[in-house]
Amino acid sequence: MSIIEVKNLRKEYKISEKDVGLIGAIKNVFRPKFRTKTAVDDISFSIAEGEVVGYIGANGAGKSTTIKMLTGILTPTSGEVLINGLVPQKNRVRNNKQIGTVFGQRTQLWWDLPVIESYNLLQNIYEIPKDIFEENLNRFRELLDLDELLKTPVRQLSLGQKMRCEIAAAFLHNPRVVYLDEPTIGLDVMVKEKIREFIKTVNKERKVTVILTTHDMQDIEEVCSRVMFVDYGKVIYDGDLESVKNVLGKTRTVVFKVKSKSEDLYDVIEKSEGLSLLKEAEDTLEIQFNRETVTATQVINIVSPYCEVVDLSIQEVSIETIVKSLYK
Ligand SMILES: Nc1ncnc2c1ncn2[C@@H]1O[C@H](COP(=O)(O)OP(=O)(O)OP(=O)(O)O)[C@@H](O)[C@H]1O
Repeated sequence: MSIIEVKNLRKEYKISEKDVGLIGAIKNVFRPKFRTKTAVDDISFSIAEGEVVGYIGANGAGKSTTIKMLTGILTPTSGEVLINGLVPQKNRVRNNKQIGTVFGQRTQLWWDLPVIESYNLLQNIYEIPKDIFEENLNRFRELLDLDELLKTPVRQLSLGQKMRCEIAAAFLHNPRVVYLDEPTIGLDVMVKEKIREFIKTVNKERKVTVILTTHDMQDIEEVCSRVMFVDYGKVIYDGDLESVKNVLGKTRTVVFKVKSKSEDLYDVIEKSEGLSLLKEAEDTLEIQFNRETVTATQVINIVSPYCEVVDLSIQEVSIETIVKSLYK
């Protein structure tokens, strides 16, 4: 059964364009100019109960705008959204009780209060029965290692500690759907792993539907059963991870910090099978390689005779690369 239904969803922003200078300022007052930006462009999809969907795209692709319309924060320009049978914008109170949200940069906890007091307030706001509240709190304390944090005021928590508390808060009232907008941004590997495990466990135990936006490919690989790629406000891929994994698994990038480069370098890269120059600046080179054809060590051996390497790192494939490959 589908819990989220989205039909022909569209959001246009009206952006004011200002002229500069004194005359410009006067013109702006008497004849304001606007242009329209289509952030979400006729998107339709449905999501079944219990799915964990990665909603992926480059910066500015329209992810947050979509999520904000699904939660009811933003009103669509046109189109329909139904969350468990409710139109979020028309049934705000009822809808808020059936959803949970984490927006990476914002907090739903009270800044000056100890975490546990925020949770107690949420219990009252969401009218969570005592037994369910206690059961959830105990389970989340265990899964997210919250014991040490509950008595600490939110403002004294580190980013990773705060995010663990935020995630728990979003699931406390047993929501049917949870929206997680960049929940792992800026966190270290250990905390990311804890959050991924939490999402997987809670999804399995409670059949809660999760929509996750992230730039972290490992979040997607480890947590999502389905991925939707958006680009310029349109869904360009909606399906399982397999065809995306094809690109994910095959491609890596070696980023070289260099002091100098020889002109012959470009010729060498072009002639080497499985290598391509992804980006270049004065002191960096990003070489993408196909792991089925060459190894990272071979790439380093091919490139280093032609430049003075100061430092290097190996990176996972970027969202932009996957989007390009999906278009192909
Ligand atoms: N309030 C706004 N007014 C005008 N334009 C906006 C507004 N919010 C977003 N936009 C524009 O709409 C487009 C989509 O933005 P959105 O924030 O949904 O993208 P995103 O995929 O979430 O990006 P990111 O990964 O950087 O958060 C962008 O071009 C952005 O500049």
